[in-house]
Amino acid sequence: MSGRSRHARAILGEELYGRLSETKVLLVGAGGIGCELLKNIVLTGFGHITLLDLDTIDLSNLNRQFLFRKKDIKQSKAMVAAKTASAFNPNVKITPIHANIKEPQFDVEWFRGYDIVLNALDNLDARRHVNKMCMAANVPLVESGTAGYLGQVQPILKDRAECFDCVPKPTPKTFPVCTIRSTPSQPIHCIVWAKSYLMPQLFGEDEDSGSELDEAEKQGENAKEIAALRKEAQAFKAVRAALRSAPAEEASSSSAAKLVFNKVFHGDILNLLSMADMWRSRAPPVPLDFDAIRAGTFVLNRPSQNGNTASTASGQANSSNGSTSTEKALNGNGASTSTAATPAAGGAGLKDQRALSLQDNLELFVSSTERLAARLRAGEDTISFDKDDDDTLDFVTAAANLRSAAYGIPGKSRWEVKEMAGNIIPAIATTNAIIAGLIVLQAFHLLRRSYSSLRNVHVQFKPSMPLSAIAMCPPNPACGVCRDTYTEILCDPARVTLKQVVDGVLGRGADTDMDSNEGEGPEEVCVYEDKRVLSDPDWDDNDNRTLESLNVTRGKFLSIVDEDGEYATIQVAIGALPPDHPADGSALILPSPLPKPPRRQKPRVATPSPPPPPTTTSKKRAAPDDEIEEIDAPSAKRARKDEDAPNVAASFTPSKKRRLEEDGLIMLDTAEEKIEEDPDVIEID
Ligand SMILES: Nc1ncnc2c1ncn2[C@@H]1O[C@H](COP(=O)(O)OP(=O)(O)OP(=O)(O)O)[C@@H](O)[C@H]1O
Ligand SMILES: [Zn+2]
Repeated sequence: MSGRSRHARAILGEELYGRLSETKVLLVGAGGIGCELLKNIVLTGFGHITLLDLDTIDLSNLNRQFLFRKKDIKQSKAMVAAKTASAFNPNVKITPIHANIKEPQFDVEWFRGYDIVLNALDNLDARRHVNKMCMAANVPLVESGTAGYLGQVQPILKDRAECFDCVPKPTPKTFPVCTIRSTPSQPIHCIVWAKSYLMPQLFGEDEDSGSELDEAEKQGENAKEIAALRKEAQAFKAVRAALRSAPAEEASSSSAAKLVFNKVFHGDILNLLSMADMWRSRAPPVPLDFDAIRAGTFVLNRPSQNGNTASTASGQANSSNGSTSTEKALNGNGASTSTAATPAAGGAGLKDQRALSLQDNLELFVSSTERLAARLRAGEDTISFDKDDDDTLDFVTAAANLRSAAYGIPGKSRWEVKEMAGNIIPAIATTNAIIAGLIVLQAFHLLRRSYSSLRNVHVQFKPSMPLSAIAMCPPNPACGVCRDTYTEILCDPARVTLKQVVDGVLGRGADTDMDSNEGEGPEEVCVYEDKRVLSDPDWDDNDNRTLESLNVTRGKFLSIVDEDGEYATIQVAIGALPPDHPADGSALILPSPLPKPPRRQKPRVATPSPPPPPTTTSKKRAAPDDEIEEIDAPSAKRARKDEDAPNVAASFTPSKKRRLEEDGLIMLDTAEEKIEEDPDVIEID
């Protein structure tokens, strides 16, 4: 017996160990958990591993994604991880794929080619997608996530246990537009403003809001407000142009940055101040003065809401005249953030953790704006925030802190801004390693079909019980994903119409000699693609359009929903015709047998459940743009109700477990604050 496999054989038994070399496993994600997991499955003896990740290696990955080295930065994670881990076991075949799991070629048939899928992802959208594909392909899945010291593993098997979507997920935290645009009161409001409003306005795509405003005016909307918005849009046009034009020889290097500064920290604030009503019950902001801050003579005179002037020294940060929140606020991140015109003395600690004075922030604003402008001039079309892109992080840090100063809000260090803007809870390598081990254990239960051994496992912050294992709950009868009936058609979307597919799948076509569903199943149906309505009993405009013209293509699903709610929804996966299909052959191959959706069960009745263990989830990185891709909706009439189970949240008690939170919009002041505020929400790696 080879020394390499002796332990694995002894622990797993000959039968399971023997099967591992033939088992086809798909590992999605080669990040923090993915690297640990790949190492585990390679060393355990899995023989055929497909490793898929869309990303390239970043410097910030190296502290925990140990399959990567500095020389690998900017290379594909999947490729490098596969190469490194292949060397751990000569008997393994790792197929790396550098792609997004949502791409059309990864359709249901492709998923069906795997015996098990292991998720090591970091966003809800991709997790949901893989969950649905595994439901459609009936492939077991192990889902996972970590958040600092917390983590969890959830084995998922259709019809036997809850799927990822059986438990409703909390809606991401968002902020009212006015809070961000006009009345911030916390550092995070200013960070969101800098990252999600100012950066796109200056460095994002040029959205011509002119025609939109013309239209709004025609529709008779508030003329005064439209005039103000038009003025603001014009002013942004001017600063955008300045950032993109070559700097004049004699102009100072800061001229474009100064233009931006004067617009957003002076002109816009004066505009806001002119709306006196807004400041009756809150302290108004103070316009900032570029030259005075630079010269060290700026005095932040911040009137309180009752009209008194509370003057804050321009000199030392710690002068405690006890007047307003301003000074305290500006010092609020510990001790030494300063309103001082001179650079902050509070330089203890690492460079990034240093508190920044008003003058520091101004200089950082100028230099980062110039660096970003130079990138635009060098050919970059648009630049958006990326926590690992120093220029954008500097810009967001400086712009957020300048805005905070104007509003009397505490400033934040570059380090803190990175954490807050990037939605980061620090990843702990050890948690990832524990979770990766637990994933393999649950995968063994699934492969052995010892379903009674499956457990939802949580790594929790409880010294007396660091691990908790919870028996699997049955699927939620109201789940809009796993309770649907899945089927698949093979077709040429350019040649087959919506009606042909729907009639065919429902067994209504006269030309089908398949077993007919006539007499049973839904009578009147609505048809959706995701949340787009494509037809309903009173609206058949799209019936004779091709699937392609409706953007319903390979890898997507058509949902056929019973108008009366009596039968389960049919999910029709769209697959490609076989390669050897004759060119003049039928454009549609229907499933055989045709799907027979069962009558719906009553939703689970809410019963009191024990309090959930303190688990936490959320996100660390914004979802890639393609994940929020807007499809050019073909005359969508109305949005699909939430997974056609509108009362899921109300009718069903979430079991004790993970709540994975939506990516992107969760904005926390600090990791501690979040956990205190909502012990039920965690950050997921
Ligand atoms: N739709 C997707 N398709 C393929 N891979 C994905 C998809 N969404 C996320 N991933 C990958 O999942 C992995 C998650 O790993 P991890 O949570 O460690 O994130 P990271 O991006 O490596 O680290 P950090 O977020 O801390 O910078 C990442 O490598 C990411 O590229
Ligand atoms: Zn479900």
